[in-house]
Amino acid sequence: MQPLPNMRFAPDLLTSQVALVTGGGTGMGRATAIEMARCGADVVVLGRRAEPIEDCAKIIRELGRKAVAISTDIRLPDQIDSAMLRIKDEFGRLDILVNNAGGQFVTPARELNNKGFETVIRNNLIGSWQMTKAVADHFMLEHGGSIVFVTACVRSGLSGFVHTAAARGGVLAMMKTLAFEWAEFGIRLNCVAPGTIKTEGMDHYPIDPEQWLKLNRNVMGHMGDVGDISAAIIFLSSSLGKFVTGEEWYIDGGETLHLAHDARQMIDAVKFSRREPAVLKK
Ligand SMILES: CCCCCCCCCCC/C=C/C(=O)SCCNC(=O)CCNC(=O)[C@H](O)C(C)(C)COP(=O)(O)OP(=O)(O)OC[C@H]1O[C@@H](n2cnc3c(N)ncnc32)[C@H](O)[C@@H]1OP(=O)(O)O
Ligand SMILES: NC(=O)C1=CN([C@@H]2O[C@H](COP(=O)(O)OP(=O)(O)OC[C@H]3O[C@@H](n4cnc5c(N)ncnc54)[C@H](OP(=O)(O)O)[C@@H]3O)[C@@H](O)[C@H]2O)C=CC1
Repeated sequence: MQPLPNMRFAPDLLTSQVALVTGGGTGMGRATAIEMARCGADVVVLGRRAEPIEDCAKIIRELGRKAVAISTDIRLPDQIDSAMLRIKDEFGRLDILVNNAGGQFVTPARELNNKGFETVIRNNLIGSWQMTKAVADHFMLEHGGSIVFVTACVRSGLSGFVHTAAARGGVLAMMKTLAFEWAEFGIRLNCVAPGTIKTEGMDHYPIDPEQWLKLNRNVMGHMGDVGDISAAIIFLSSSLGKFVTGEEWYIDGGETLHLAHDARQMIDAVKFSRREPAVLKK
């Protein structure tokens, strides 16, 4: 489990709000669920495995907030419907949805079969759509709310992850479309795209830190932590972000600054050529 960051927001920022965090038992979802509770929200923690979501809900209850853990697969509409009914019973409303659940596997596109592609689209695009539509139908079209999608930095593709690049690009287009259509219902929608963040989910990827430093051109030279992402999600979900909708935020330590070009060698070359005459005079 990642250590939780220090409290950064006012303790009443989310008072009287009910939040649902998918994939809330681990990693960024867990950090967001707990931080939201520290800001006064009651929280629904959703995921497939019972143990991590129950653990997270227990921590939230110890903070004095109400929390329920609901074991649900976001790919299965019947399970989502049952989750909505349970939330209606327990809380009567839902103000915030964080579509954080997701995952994929690394593979070259040439070795990926159709079933593998579809698996990742279902988990990351269709699952997020199903959650979003259910929450809108059951709650937010009536009283408004905020929806944040946790995606990935795919604006220039993501080699080794063609399936998730397609899924997350689809989520972005879906989010922007809904931000337009649902503004009149008081629903704001935004995306947060993490760079490489230290979570237990990253254990699925065999990355040794030296190799990561070499291949990932994040200009800060280290991975992000779960608090970097939960802070952005909470800003967008709360009244602090009340004028922000249809946006995508890259929280990536500058990883994608290099997409234009990497000028570091050019700068070094300029410095070198300026120094050169002095060196030659010697
Ligand atoms: C070295 C430095 C480089 C830096 C790069 C760093 C990494 C960049 C990170 C990119 C950004 C994203 C990061 C994260 O998301 S981190 C954490 C998120 N958590 C995960 O990703 C979880 C890991 N993945 C999974 O749990 C599962 O893979 C998944 C949920 C995606 C699918 O599970 P599911 O149970 O639904 O599916 P199945 O296992 O039944 O498989 C169905 C079919 O899918 C294909 N498949 C599945 N796994 C693989 C695999 N490992 N390789 C190839 N194909 C796979 C396959 O077709 C399966 O069908 P069959 O079983 O019949 O073959
Ligand atoms: N860590 C990183 O560097 C990056 C992560 N991301 C994305 O951020 C999000 C959070 O990742 P992170 O915290 O790192 O990883 P985790 O693996 O810790 O979190 C993913 C969570 O999603 C849940 N989940 C997965 N599939 C489903 C499903 N079908 N239904 C319900 N819950 C599901 C998992 O729980 P369970 O298995 O119990 O269902 C798990 O709690 C993911 O979407 C990830 O792909 C994007 C870019 C970079």
